[in-house]
Amino acid sequence: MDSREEDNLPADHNHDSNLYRSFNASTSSSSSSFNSSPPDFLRNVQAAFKRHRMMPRMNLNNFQPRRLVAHRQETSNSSSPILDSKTDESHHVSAKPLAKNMMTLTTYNHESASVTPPSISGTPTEEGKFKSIDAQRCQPSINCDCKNRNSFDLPCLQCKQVVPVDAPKKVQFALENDARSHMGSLALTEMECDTNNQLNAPAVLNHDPNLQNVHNLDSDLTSRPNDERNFLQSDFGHHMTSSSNLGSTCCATTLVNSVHAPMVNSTTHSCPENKCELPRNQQGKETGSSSSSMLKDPPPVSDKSTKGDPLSVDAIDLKNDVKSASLKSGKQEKPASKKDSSAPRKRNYDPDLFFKVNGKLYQRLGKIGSGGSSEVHKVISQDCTIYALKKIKLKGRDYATAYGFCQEIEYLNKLKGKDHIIQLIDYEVTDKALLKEVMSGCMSNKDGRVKEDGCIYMVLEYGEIDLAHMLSHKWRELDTSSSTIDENWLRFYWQQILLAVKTIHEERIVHSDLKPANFLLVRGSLKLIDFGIAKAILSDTTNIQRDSQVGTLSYMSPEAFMCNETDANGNTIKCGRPSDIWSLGCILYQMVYGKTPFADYTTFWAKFKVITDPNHEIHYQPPPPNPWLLDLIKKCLAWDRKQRWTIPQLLQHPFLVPPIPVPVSDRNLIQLVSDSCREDRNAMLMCSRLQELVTDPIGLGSVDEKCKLLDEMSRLCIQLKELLGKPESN
Ligand SMILES: Nc1ncnc2c1ncn2[C@@H]1O[C@H](COP(=O)(O)OP(=O)(O)OP(=O)(O)O)[C@@H](O)[C@H]1O
Repeated sequence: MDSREEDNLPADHNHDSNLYRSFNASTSSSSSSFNSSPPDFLRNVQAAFKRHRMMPRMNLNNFQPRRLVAHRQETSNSSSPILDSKTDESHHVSAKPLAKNMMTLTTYNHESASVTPPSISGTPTEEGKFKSIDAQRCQPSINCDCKNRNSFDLPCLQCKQVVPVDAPKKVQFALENDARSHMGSLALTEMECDTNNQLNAPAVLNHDPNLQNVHNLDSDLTSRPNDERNFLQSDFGHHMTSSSNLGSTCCATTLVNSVHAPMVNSTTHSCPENKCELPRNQQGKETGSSSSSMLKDPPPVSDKSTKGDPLSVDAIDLKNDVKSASLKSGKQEKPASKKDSSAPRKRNYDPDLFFKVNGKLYQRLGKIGSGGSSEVHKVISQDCTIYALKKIKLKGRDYATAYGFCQEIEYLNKLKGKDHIIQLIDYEVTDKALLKEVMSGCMSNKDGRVKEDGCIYMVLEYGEIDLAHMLSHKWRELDTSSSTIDENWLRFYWQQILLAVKTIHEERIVHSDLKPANFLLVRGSLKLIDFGIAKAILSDTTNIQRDSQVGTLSYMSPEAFMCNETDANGNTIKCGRPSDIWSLGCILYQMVYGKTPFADYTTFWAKFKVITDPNHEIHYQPPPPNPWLLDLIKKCLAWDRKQRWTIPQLLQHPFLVPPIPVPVSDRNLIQLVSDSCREDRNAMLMCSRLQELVTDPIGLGSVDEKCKLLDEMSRLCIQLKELLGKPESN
């Protein structure tokens, strides 16, 4: 914007530093004579007043938002740590845009508000407009400069700031040739080090669904890298504050704006004459490969009307994008010539800042993690919802492999609407030829290679924390307090885990990679992720077909290790639902003991040896105080897969559904005697006979018969008395 307008800013001494930041920033992108140092700035302000530049008359009824251009970094709390994109990988993604981008602000001067909770104190209309933002993030102020603050996801327990976490690491390895032959078809496996050994950071958990928004916010704010905080603080903090101060007119214009970001600008859209010449809807034009029809049950595409919905994807205003960009470079905006319009379409967004999936833009907030083949980013959509965006790069892969990756989409589509499964919001396969192959349902071109920039994008529900981190936190707590595991905590999450796996097993899907890191906490519930190696059970079998062994070593079942080999009876060893149950047993063991059952066997071969040995005895030391818990783990970790319990059985196990104890007063003498001699089979038989005689005496016609029964009862009573008295006499 023209920097002269800046002169109109009210000279509020309380905001000197903010003013300075704004001016300083604005001068960097304009030809203003303002100098960058505070004394110079003050001199300039004084000079401006001397030149009798009047403050513009503010017509609040017809308030036109003005833009200040400020370095995004500078708009955040000045005490925030300076971003170092070189040293921190997770900052890297957004650091670049930060360095080169400016953001537009449509308020006088509210930098200070960017570090305080945005106040939504406006009219009901405003509140309505900001409902989604409000629900997502009523942000608390970040004032702490905890030295621990880093790029990672978990807040420091003391100050709730972010502290570094070593995410669960995976070691992916391929066996050497000789090892391969040794192992049959064992191909690529992944070993996950025990997370309890690796995780240092505590997590603040809030399982109260009522507080979930606050929790989201907490985790969102504290877990995001600095650049992301800057983005949100500057964008949302400012905008929401400004909107609450300036009224609904401004409210609509003060959303996620950055110079390189396509802007959501309702000023354009509210143009009564509808003179806006630039395209409203860019959806699908960029890649042109909407995959909505790719698989059954395509993801819903938002059908928001442009009118009156400044947040809608349709409301992207490229004009502002271009305009801001030209302002940044100090050049005058030129009208697009005919020649320009015939030029090949260029990307209308900054790929360093945004992902585009089916025409919808998602701004990167930071990298969450990466798997063997993918990277997952935390993103924010244009309706201000936080999602996880999984990007699988298909570059150089053959079609058969790429097809396999597409299957994850297929499973997630199948599991849409299921409570305990992470929800797929949208997806896109950019390689049209691959898409065509997938759509046709058969791989005619198995050897075909995916296009250079071929990618799969999946927009997923965002999970705040995974079970691995939760466990690590729990165990850290236990270690310091010397208390034992809380059984109710265990029951709650164990039941959720079972419900998630029940869902997929009912859909005839075997996950094959169940581990704590694949259960994410979403609004207080655990949800299952990562169907990368999941397999559907074909209709006429109970097992899945696999060419190679897959899974995460510490959680792999014996049959997963020996898949396709033959057992002692000459039968081919296959994997099915029981294989997942074994993995669940390992998870439960880890929940109880803080480590996986085979954690002490550190090398691959040691693990392989013990897990595939039917005579190997798993240690349960010390046995849990509740014998039902021990029984439950054993029911999952039975070496023979036929002995393992199924999910419906596990859901009814006495650990989860404890038998309701009958009050002593309601029980008769015989029952009490029977309770106290459970171990003695004879005693139990005598008790049940006695019970029979008392409750259902048969053939009591004559006195003789009555005497006979009484005799029998007395004999049984004497014998029982002797049995009961035995231990005492010993
Ligand atoms: N919906 C989500 N919300 C938050 N984080 C997620 C989400 N999906 C995945 N992640 C995180 O991203 C990382 C990698 O995800 P995912 O496991 O899906 O990828 P992958 O390539 O299949 O990984 P791997 O091969 O290691 O299992 C993990 O740290 C996971 O916790």
